[in-house]
Amino acid sequence: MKLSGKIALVTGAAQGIGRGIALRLAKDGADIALVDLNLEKLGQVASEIKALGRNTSVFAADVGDRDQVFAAVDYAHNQLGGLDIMVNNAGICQVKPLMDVTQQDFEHIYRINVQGTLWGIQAAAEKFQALKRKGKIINACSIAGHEGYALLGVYSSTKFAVRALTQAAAKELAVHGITVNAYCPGVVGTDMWVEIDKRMAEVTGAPIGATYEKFVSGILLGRAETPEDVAAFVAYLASPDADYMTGQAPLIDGGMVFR
Ligand SMILES: NC(=O)C1=CN([C@@H]2O[C@H](COP(=O)(O)OP(=O)(O)OC[C@H]3O[C@@H](n4cnc5c(N)ncnc54)[C@H](O)[C@@H]3O)[C@@H](O)[C@H]2O)C=CC1
Ligand SMILES: CC(=O)C(C)=O
Repeated sequence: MKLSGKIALVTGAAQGIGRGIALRLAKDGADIALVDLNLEKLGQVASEIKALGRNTSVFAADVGDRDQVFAAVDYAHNQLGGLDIMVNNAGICQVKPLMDVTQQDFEHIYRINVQGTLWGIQAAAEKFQALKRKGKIINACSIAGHEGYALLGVYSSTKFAVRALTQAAAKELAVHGITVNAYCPGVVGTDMWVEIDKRMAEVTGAPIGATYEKFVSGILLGRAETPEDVAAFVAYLASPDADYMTGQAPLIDGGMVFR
């Protein structure tokens, strides 16, 4: 198995894409530290990972809080015996016309999506250096990190920021043998998209389901993405096959955005 002997931490692992990534990395042989705000759901994912025969730990943390992210990384190290892979997956979305965005809206989403990614990069890089390991950092970006979407403008800007952090961190950390990449999914059928569709309906007056259908109709491969589709690509980024790749944020979107 490609990740045998490796230890991975996944944030936002209680559901959706994060859960899919945690299970896939465990299937590929890694032990998994699970981090999320939702401790109850993390416990369920931990049971699924144990059933795969892998070690796991759970830690409740808010990724927007720097101290909590550093504590989560220390906990993973203490419980599982090291750290090799950090997946900064936790994130939130926001559907609002730009003209209506408040300072509170802006600060809330930047705190989680941008600061949360930066604290994850810092905490993981510090741990990798302390352990003298050539670790891999993998960040959640989006098609919205390559194209600004109407009514998702501030969310899109956070994902452009994640792409910039990914490139800059790759340049600063290469000297330590640490790689930093991101994954850019398209429309993944998780709770996040249920909420996006509902909010789009409220804002535009479109029927429930119409926004989701419109986005999915623009996918060349003709279907929405699954967490497993995303996880397969993250498993590649986490594996030795991606040792010569850094600073990249490839689209894994079924053919939606072309750059
Ligand atoms: N669903 C989609 O279509 C796409 C999602 N993404 C990105 O993928 C990532 C995961 O998205 P989904 O699984 O769809 O979302 P989701 O909403 O289904 O799950 C997000 C998870 O993150 C956790 N979380 C939220 N805020 C947190 C915080 N402050 N600290 C710790 N955990 C927190 C939640 O409790 C939840 O378990 C996000 O970064 C999102 O922006 C990117 C492109 C498309
Ligand atoms: C949630 C997300 O990133 C999009 C654009 O679907």
